[in-house]
Amino acid sequence: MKVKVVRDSREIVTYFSYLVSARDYSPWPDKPEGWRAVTKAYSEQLMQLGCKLLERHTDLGTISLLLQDQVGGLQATRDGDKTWITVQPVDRAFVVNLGDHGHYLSNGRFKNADHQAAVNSNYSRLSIATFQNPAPGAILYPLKIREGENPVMDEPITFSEMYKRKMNKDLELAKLKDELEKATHKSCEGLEEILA
Ligand SMILES: O=C(O)CCC(=O)C(=O)O
Ligand SMILES: [Fe+2]
Repeated sequence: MKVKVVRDSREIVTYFSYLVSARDYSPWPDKPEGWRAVTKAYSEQLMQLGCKLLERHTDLGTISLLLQDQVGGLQATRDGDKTWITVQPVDRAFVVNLGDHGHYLSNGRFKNADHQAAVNSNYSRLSIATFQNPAPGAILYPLKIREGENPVMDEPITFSEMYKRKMNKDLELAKLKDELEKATHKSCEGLEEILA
């Protein structure tokens, strides 16, 4: 057997970053040029992404099963963010969330759970989520609704179509929220303190 000897030398840079507010740039090298600025911009973007991931949302599928540890942090709202109910952790119990597909399946009768996860600065938290989603081509038929109820569909649609509608609605809401935040200069303030 022929063995070819190849050189395998690598240089690895491991880079741990502090929170932007706690960062001291003075010992940082000047090279590569632009590194500080790029890192700063990257950190800011990452912080925004962190804010987005913690934001309130509904899950897409039929149901979601959540197993959160005793630290807790799961919250739900029924009034579009005005008040929040803390979902207390129950040992060995799953939290069952109705998702958007469940909402559509019932033609709007059952509400999809509007929820978020709040972090706690003292403890790490673990929550295991499993999502049940139908196949993209699965068809949803509009159920008959009672008088006074608002239907969410009046003709059969596929799950993909439902997904598109949900995404468009979420995007519209996100845009409105962004505009509102810009107008009131409110942002994801406070998150740095929570993460510190
Ligand atoms: O962290 C949690 O308990 C909730 C997670 C969640 O809502 C999700 O992954 O969709
Ligand atoms: Fe969720």
